[in-house]
Amino acid sequence: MKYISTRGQAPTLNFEEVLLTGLASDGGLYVPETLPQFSPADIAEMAGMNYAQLAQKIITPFVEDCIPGPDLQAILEETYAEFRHAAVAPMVQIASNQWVLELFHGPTLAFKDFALQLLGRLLDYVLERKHQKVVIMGATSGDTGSAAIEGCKRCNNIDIFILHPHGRVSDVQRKQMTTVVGDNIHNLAVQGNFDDCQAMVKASFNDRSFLPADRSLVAVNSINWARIMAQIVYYFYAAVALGAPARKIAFSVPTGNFGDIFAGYLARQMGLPVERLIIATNSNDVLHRVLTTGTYARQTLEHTLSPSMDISVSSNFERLLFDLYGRDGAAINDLMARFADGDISFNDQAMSEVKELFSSYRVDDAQTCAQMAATWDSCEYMLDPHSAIGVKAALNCDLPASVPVVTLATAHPAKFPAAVKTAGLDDEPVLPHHLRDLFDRPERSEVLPNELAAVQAFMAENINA
Ligand SMILES: Cc1ncc(COP(=O)(O)O)c(C=O)c1O
Ligand SMILES: N[C@@H](CCOP(=O)(O)O)C(=O)O
Repeated sequence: MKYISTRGQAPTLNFEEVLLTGLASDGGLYVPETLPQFSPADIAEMAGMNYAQLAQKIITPFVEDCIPGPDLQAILEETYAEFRHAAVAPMVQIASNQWVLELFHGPTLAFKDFALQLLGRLLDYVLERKHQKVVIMGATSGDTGSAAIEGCKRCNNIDIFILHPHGRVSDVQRKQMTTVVGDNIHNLAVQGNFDDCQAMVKASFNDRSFLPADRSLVAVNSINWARIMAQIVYYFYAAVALGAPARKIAFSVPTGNFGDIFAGYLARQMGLPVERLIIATNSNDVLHRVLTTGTYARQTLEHTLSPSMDISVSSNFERLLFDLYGRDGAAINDLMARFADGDISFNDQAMSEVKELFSSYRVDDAQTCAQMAATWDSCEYMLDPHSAIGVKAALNCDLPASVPVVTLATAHPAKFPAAVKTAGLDDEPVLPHHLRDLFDRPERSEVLPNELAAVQAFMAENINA
């Protein structure tokens, strides 16, 4: 499998090379040159597979020229054995035709574990063989950070630097990052917002001169293709459990950086019968406004009860645009250059294609709390605020009665106890056993100004020899 950049000018890479990078050298994002296709018969065969087996089936075509089948199998089995539920991604029915896909049974209680437990092991595998050391840089609004640290902490060949917006993540999210000890693990609390952190990561890919000459820079955010690849699997897993390929399924996805829902789009392009993908946003609703106005306009970030989705520059939307503009790298280059200077509008053809598959809905904090309370009252099911946004959007979407709607439950409610309290639920969420002493563990992090030079200087000083 070859990977090409959305901006058309960077070199074509293989899987191993794409794993060991982030942004392409032309500023674009890597995507597969072609997508593997699964026929209805192939999908029917997936019915009896456990999660790791299904992951092998879906992921093999993307990696097979770099990772031999038996090695991939061992990595996948080990990855998904880390999850605290035998089904790995169990589903719960919360209303007639409404399902919740629980993606929070991994070590850090968010959907990020599905990709980052795998990415950490893939990096370890590749770097050991190449005798290479790398620097990882990531931006987090709360969940990617802890999942990346947890996924990569066993790798000897990395230094990892995670930037989070100071004071803007929940206490549990912060503790999950800052209590993991290791002299190669660095948490930087940046006095800015998530967009600032993400912009610093992207700028560092564009100018890597602050790094020692023998280190390359690797991304753990969803700009890294391997993140998206791993997330495609659970769309197949859920759809097959609910009757695919005989039945079409809709998915509602709490959205920020557009990585998770883009994985759903790819699943559809690979043959999964997806009726609709619902973009569920909080009040940081850039993507909802794209669908309703055809214009992609930055907004001032609001601090919400769903902090992980407090994002206004949605990285992976570029990957969708690449398809919508006929995979024309020059057109994307031009669009993105204009976006750097201000708002951009999309052509009618692109917008009508988007609307054929995607719906969108914006859910503010009051509606989020109301949905958490309503779901609790109707079936004593506790949603975290991000998942509640997905459920609210799912309930709002007008779909044929024959189509089951699956909301991706992207985080465990115990990561957001303050939101659960604000929503007025009778019970308090309880952290799973392995995190019960989280608040007794010592923390280590560095508060830094919202300045690229300060962040890069800190990194340069702290990379292990
Ligand atoms: C709990 C949670 N839900 C939803 C999202 C949005 O996912 P994406 O950025 O892939 O759209 C995030 C973070 O990205 C998250 O941490
Ligand atoms: N919500 C994320 C933000 C980063 O998104 P990513 O999927 O690109 O890593 C977080 O919780 O950190």
